[in-house]
Amino acid sequence: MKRARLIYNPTSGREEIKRNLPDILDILESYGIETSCHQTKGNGDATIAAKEAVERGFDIVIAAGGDGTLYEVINGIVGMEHRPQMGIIPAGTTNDFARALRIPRDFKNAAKIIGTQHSKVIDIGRYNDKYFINIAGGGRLTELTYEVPSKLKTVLGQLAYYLRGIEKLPFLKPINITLETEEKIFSEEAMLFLIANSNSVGGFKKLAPNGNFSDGLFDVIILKKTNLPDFIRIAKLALKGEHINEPNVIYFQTNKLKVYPNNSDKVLVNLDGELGGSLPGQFEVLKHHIEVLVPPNIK
Ligand SMILES: Nc1ncnc2c1ncn2[C@@H]1O[C@H](COP(=O)(O)OP(=O)(O)OP(=O)(O)O)[C@@H](O)[C@H]1O
Repeated sequence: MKRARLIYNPTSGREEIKRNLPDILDILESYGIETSCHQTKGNGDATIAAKEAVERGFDIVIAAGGDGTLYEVINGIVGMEHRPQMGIIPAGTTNDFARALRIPRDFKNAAKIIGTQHSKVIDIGRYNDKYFINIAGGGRLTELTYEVPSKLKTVLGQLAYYLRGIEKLPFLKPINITLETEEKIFSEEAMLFLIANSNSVGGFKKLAPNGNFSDGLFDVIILKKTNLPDFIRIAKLALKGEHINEPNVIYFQTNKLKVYPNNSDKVLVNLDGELGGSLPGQFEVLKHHIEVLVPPNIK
């Protein structure tokens, strides 16, 4: 039998994970996976729990929650010498990463996928001393994710982010930054920059059209300073993946880059929807770093 540690956030999404736990544990057991659980108590707890699970020699660590929980679990596993397999049960509001890996939202089907033991080795992004799995970014719009109260998120789901975004759009100021790789330098007044490890971000399924978790590369997108009508037009194009040829959009791939502000303004860095520090800093891909349990049709 394999041993798994299931770390779940009782407050994720619509707060449905807890009452589904007995079914999830039954399914895992039927595949020969003996599972114990840890309920997270608050911010950062999933990182501590994941680290403990690694030290206690579990074969699989399962993150049950949203992207925030996944982010915390990843930060507990990455950097450890022996890294267990990782399972995901999507229970959050957006679940970008789970969606990109086609892990179903249905808890029971997600548990079956863990049981099936088909895995994919994926890249992890590092920003200074922190790690992310899906996306990093900066710019005033990305800072809104810290402001949506959890109550509003529970009731309205993803719509809560959009509502807050639309409300703030007319007041968004650009940031003045430099992004530097070994080959190129971009110094721009930008609305935002995004550094993606996958292609599906915040409901934008084709935001990084060439995004791939295992290619050892980030997809970098910079949206230059724009006026409000252009901003809305480009956001609409981005929903269809048609934004990268826009003159106001810079798009390239790299495995390493430095990003720093050109003035004294503080620019916060968002890692998988969580606050991950501020600029300046260095982003780097850790190629093929974690083995994630995914549906059999994912290569
Ligand atoms: N017991 C708890 N009470 C309150 N907050 C918690 C608790 N356990 C974890 N958290 C915090 O809840 C935050 C959000 O969790 P998570 O991302 O799983 O759900 P979500 O916000 O609904 O989903 P998504 O990130 O996909 O939109 C995390 O930052 C985590 O630290």
